[in-house]
Amino acid sequence: MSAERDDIAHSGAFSTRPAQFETEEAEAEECRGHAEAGFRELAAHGPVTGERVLAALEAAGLEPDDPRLSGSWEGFGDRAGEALDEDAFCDILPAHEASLVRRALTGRLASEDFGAFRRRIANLFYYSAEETSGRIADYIPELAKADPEAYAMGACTIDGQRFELGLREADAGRAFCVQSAMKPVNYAVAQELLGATMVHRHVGREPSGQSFNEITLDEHRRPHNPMINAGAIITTALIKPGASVDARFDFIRRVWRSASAGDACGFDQATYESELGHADRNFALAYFMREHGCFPDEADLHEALDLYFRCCAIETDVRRLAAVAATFANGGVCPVTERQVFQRETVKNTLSLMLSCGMYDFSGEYAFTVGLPAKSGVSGALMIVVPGVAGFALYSPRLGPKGNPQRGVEFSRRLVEAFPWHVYAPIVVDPGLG
Ligand SMILES: NC(=O)CC[C@H](N)C(=O)O
Repeated sequence: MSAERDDIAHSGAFSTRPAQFETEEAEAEECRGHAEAGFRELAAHGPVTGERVLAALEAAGLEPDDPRLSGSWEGFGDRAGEALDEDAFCDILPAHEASLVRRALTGRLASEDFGAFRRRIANLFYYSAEETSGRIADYIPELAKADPEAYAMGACTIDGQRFELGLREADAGRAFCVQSAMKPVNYAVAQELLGATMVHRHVGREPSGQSFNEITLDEHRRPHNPMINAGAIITTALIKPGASVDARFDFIRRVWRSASAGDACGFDQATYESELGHADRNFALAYFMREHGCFPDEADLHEALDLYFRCCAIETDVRRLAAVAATFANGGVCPVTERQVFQRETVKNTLSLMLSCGMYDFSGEYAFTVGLPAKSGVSGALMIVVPGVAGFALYSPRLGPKGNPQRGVEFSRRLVEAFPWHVYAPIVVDPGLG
């Protein structure tokens, strides 16, 4: 910088930043602009009433309990039957909600035509319901009680447009435990607490090519990756090892809650106890790992296992699990609450390992045919992440030979046939929501 320009920059004569009131005014103007544009879009198709505004928001996939739009739902709800002119519309619409409302009303959310998106997804869902092969997991006796016919799907875009489907009336809201779908979350939590470098001193990032509960370690005597039992027991051991199991579990559940758009997750006590009573393999795995010095110094084997079983028994439904998947899809920010749950770097690492290792020893096949990061659980849970686009959650308890839900896998295949979301699809077709 020349001496003269340096002088000017430091003299205060030319402020480079606008004063606070100027910023506020510019922001207010921008919000007003959003509101006017939203109003005009609606007015072009008939008289604007509060009811029409809310119907249009809902048609765009935004829901009445969406915390980003609480003022709009209340304000327009109160004036449901009233014809509104532009000024009335702009007065009702809170300034901080104007940008989202404009995008919803003008078809500029992640899914531009949400109705069409919904129909296409529903089509895939019902076709994949025809897949009826597979068996329910029974090595944890409580899981064997699941209804084999149950089938549900939840979707949430990175703009928080949501919907759920159930094969039968009760399916969409059915509660189930996450089982191995906890693994990406605990891996992410461990990274947030310790950083990826430290975490990977204790766990590798290579697919094992073997079943999810195989007793095996890599050449550095670490579990192969955090997406199989051995690796997940270690990432769990890394989470606040000095604290009580209760406190650690509360902490992890709070993370689930944040990623589930603020909806608390339950706990399936019966499955937890059932697993605890039939956990020889996981105990064998843990002792084997302790023998090889895999646990961090401060960790207690029994506490780590107890916490691991508790996390597997976290209870959710497709709506909440889709929000978790969408949080990953959205770089760690929950789309509905706009809260940063995970750092971007954490998400990048987690998705990388979901892509290469998320489906146990079916991961290579899934990466080849579906090409999306995903994580299954023996309960029948499946979380699919479409980075930068949306998250999907499936529940279907019948599992294939490698322990992955059959219908969920079938849905995944159809999903990337219908939408160009395979990681390498852009090589072949134009990307976009279609
Ligand atoms: N694949 C899974 O979902 C395994 C989780 C189960 N709780 C176990 O440890 O065996």
